[in-house]
Amino acid sequence: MESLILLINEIQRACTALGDYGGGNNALTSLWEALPTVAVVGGQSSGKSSVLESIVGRDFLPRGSGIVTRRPLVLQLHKTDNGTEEYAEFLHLTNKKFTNFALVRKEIEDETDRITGNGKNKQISPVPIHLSIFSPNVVNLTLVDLPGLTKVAVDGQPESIVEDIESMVRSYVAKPTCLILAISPANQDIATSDAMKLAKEVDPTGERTFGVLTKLDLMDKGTNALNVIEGRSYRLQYPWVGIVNRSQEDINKNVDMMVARRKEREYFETSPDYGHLAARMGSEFLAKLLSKLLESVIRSRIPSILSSINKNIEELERELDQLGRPVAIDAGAQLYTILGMCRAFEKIFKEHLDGGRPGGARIYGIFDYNLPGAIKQLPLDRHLSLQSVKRIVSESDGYQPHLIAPELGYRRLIEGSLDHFRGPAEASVNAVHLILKELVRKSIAETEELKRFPSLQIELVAAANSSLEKFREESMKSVLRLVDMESSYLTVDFFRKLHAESQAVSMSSPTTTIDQYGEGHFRKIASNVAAYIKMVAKTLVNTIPKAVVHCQVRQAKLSLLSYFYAQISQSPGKRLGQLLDENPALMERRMQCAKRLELYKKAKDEIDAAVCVG
Ligand SMILES: Nc1nc2c(ncn2[C@@H]2O[C@H](COP(=O)(O)OP(=O)(O)OP(=O)(O)O)[C@@H](O)[C@H]2O)c(=O)[nH]1
Repeated sequence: MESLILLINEIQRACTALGDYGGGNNALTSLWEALPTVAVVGGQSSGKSSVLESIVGRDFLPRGSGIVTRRPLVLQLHKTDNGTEEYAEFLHLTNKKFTNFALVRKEIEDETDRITGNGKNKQISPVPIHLSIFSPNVVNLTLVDLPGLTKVAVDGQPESIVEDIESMVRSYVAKPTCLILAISPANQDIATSDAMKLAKEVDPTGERTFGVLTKLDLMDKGTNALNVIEGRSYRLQYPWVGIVNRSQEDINKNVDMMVARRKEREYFETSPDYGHLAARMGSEFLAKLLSKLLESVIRSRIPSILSSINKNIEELERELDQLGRPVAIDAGAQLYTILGMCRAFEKIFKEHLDGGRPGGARIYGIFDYNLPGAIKQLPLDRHLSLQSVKRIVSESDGYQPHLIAPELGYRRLIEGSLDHFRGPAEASVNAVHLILKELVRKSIAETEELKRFPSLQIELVAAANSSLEKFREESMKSVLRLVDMESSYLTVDFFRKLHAESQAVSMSSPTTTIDQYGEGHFRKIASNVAAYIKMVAKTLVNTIPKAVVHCQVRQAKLSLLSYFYAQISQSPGKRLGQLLDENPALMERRMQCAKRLELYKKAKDEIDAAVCVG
């Protein structure tokens, strides 16, 4: 049975080492919360420290005015064989044995100040100090000493300290696994006891509250506390325990704790008021009672502790799976990890283009709708207006008007018209570039594996965008070249056919004479050029998309990350590590989950083993 208290002690220590000390201090579920404890609660000067020291049989707690206890003190008592030396150990100072208890007091004070500050503005902190005492004079028991409940802040402490203390104490006593050791002084009206007030709130049926009445010796002559001790004033499931601690005078005179224990025993044995209750009064009885009860509470709680542990193990394993396993340290494995993620990203990117995911259709929209629409809206009518045609043709003729057909005029009119096609060609390239960039961004966001690595995400976006930029330049050159090619060499057949047709017309109606320099002549030129441009437009509407797809879309599918791959395979390990530099919050979370998981697994094994033995 005893091993159960020691086991819970072990788990408690492990919890604190991992930052799990309840009170919602951590987003992770708390094992600490599930562990049964005994919390010592009382108003200031109620005699809390004295009771604890009496239970331990040693002088070791800090004394002074104001709020002395400012961090919870988890006091784990381990009974050792008679004749062995007493010593104390702190969790924060492992491997240091304290045999001088005055130094224990000093260390509690120093360790308290380490976290709460030692200036005027002393704060409180929920981070517990763990102290283990090994002694033949103790029973196996774990108690948590908490700051004394107070009504007013003193010594320049912030006003909020009153509430802070209460909420810290409440966070301990509110949990159903906590036994409440409620200390009240007998020389005050029990109705005004801070400890009982809080205990009543969190444990209204009194099933886990131990009423302890101190300072029985300080009651006015002729009065006694039998009404309380016999449960008439305040009914609890467990009988009240009366205590007589050392008085201030005894403390000043350094009265030995063992002597004080003996004097307390004598007090009850010889007391006319409490003599009949002597067997269940005093600090030694209290310690034994608590030890027995704590053991039985722990035993009854084991199934629920185990089920809470199992539930938490499952939750933590699930979360760790989601967070992903830690990154490898050696460069080869890191490179492998990076390449794996790149491939996952490229796969998603291709799916966007090829139709597995949305996005690719928008590119077809550019070719099918935007490009023909833009070409249709080109201001060719203006360029080929009668006035403009006349002007361009006569400018091309120079001082010698053309004789049969304005060859140069035609060329200039065609070149000028084709020049307008550069705009829609460029716009198609740019629009597809933007869609590709957007798809890169989307694909990065959709690559689950990359979520953990913000630096790698940034690098991949930059590498992909710089490739896309190069593809855009190539594509731009190609589409403009297509337009230029149409200007460089005109389709001879088109004009020969036109000429042949007009000859046929004039032969069939010889009366029709075309006025060589009249308006009809220029209208004819305009309509010939317009017809030619219409034919070329039909070609370009088909060839521009071919160039764009060839230079941008196809290249993006083939070699979006080629340059990145070449670079990364030559990168030193340090750079790979930087790329796999995870989000720090995520790393921290994973570390916490992993540690917590380890704690739970160990606790489970130990409890299983203890239950088997028990
Ligand atoms: N005569 C007598 N004095 C007691 C008894 N219990 C405590 N005292 C005295 O009451 C004073 C306060 O006792 P502490 O044990 O320091 O009380 P505390 O609740 O720990 O006080 P804080 O830590 O200041 O909140 C000390 O001077 C003790 O000597 C008792 O049963 N009888």
